[in-house]
Order: sequence, then structure tokens, then C-alpha cells
Amino acid sequence: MSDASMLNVRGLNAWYDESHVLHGMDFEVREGECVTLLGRNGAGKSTTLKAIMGLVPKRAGSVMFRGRELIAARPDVAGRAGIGFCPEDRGIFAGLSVEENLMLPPVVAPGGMSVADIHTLFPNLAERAKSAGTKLSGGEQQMLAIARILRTGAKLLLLDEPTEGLAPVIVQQIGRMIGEIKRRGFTVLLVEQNFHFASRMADRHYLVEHGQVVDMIPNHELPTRADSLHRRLGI
Ligand SMILES: Nc1ncnc2c1ncn2[C@@H]1O[C@H](COP(=O)(O)OP(=O)(O)OP(=O)(O)O)[C@@H](O)[C@H]1O
Repeated sequence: MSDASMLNVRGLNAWYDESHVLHGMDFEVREGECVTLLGRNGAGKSTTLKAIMGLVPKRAGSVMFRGRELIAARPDVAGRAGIGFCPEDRGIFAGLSVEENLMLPPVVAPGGMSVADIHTLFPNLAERAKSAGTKLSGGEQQMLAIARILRTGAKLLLLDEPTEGLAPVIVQQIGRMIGEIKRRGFTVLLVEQNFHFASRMADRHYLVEHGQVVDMIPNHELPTRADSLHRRLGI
């Protein structure tokens, strides 16, 4: 483990009732990095993010965040410790406006982005501040889901497939935003199927198969390993 490790996950196991899904995940994310979890459908990527947050019925192993063990902590503790989670379904409240959705999560630490800053980064959200959450396009909902966490002071963002189901031009926009978020000093753990997208802002990639990390690929090695990755990811 490096000294600069912000999140250190060791031997992480997770279960949904009788179903044992994670079998000893080992990986780390250093301060300021963007790291991806790559893998086929069902490999356990989303479950890993949920298990870090404590949102699975049962987990075991170790989840250290900034030197603090979270494995036995209640689900709200990870959020208050400074981990922001953006789930696959984005979690936008239909009955609330964009502005209300944005203001919903409590501020957990100083250093979060101001609403004015967020509006500079996501101009669409400023234009649509009064619109209902569900009136937004998929891309705008994704931006709102990410923007909402940036306000809270969370420094580690767990993003579950932010590009899923979005048109290529919107995927590019989301990519630029994640790059900008990283430049502003946030740390990102990203679940992705599309490693071409991820390669634009990621530093390292962990390949997940059957609930375990089977390989770690520095981003600069992606071009030479793309063919084997295509095969392993089935894309
Ligand atoms: N709520 C749940 N209850 C029971 N089993 C689940 C639940 N969520 C996921 N699983 C199972 O756990 C395994 C891992 O799923 P997970 O969603 O973590 O995979 P993934 O790598 O994120 O893939 P995907 O891209 O399809 O979400 C799969 O076999 C899935 O069917």
C-alpha cells in the first residue's frame, strides 16, 4: 500500500442473501487519481461501489478511507467521511426541481464547490434550475447527479457507469466534466464498460472478473493491451 492511498480496499467480500458476489477485492485509489473498475456485466463492479458505501446486506474484509476503517460502519458514515456515491440509476428525485435536487444532500465537509461554480461547470443545470428533475435528458440527469455530490465537500467520488445509455456527444461532454473535476483535485473511482472513454481521464484500471481484481493496467499501457482487453471484456 502506498502512503498516499486515499481508499484502500483489501479482501472485500459481499453477499446478497445467499449469493456470494465479491470474493476478496483488492485495490487502492490514491489522492487525486481517477481509477476505473472495468469488467463484464455481472463481474461485481457496482457491488464493489455499494460495498464500499455499506449498501449491501453483508460485507467483510477491509475498506480504509483516509486511514479510517469503514467495514463495520453504518451506511451514512462513508458519506459523512467524504465519499460521494453516484449510483447507476442516478437517484434524481422526480418531484423536485433541478435546484432542489442540487441542494438536497447535506454538506459534510468544507471545500465543496459553490452553486455558482457548479453552474459554470454545468451550464445546462443553471438554465434548467427550475425544471423538474424528470424533465431533464439522461445526460443532464447524470450531470445533476454528479454536481450534487460536488457541493457536499466529498473528495472521493464513486461514479457508477455515468455514460450508460447516453449518446456519443453527451458521453464526450461527461468525459470533459470528469476530467475537469479531477483537475480541481477530486479523486474519482469510476465503474465503466467503455475503456476508450475511461482512458481519456483515468490513471489506472483494475480489471474485475467474478468478484475479484485480476489485473491492474496503467493507462499508458492501454493501447498495447487493447486487443486482449476487448476479448476479456467481451466488447
Ligand atoms: N440486489 C441484488 N440482489 C441479488 N443479486 C444481485 C443484486 N445486485 C447484483 N446482484 C448480482 O451480483 C452480481 C454482480 O452484479 P454487479 O451489478 O455488481 O455487476 P457489475 O459488474 O456492476 O455489472 P453490471 O454492469 O451488469 O451492473 C451479478 O451476478 C448480479 O446478478
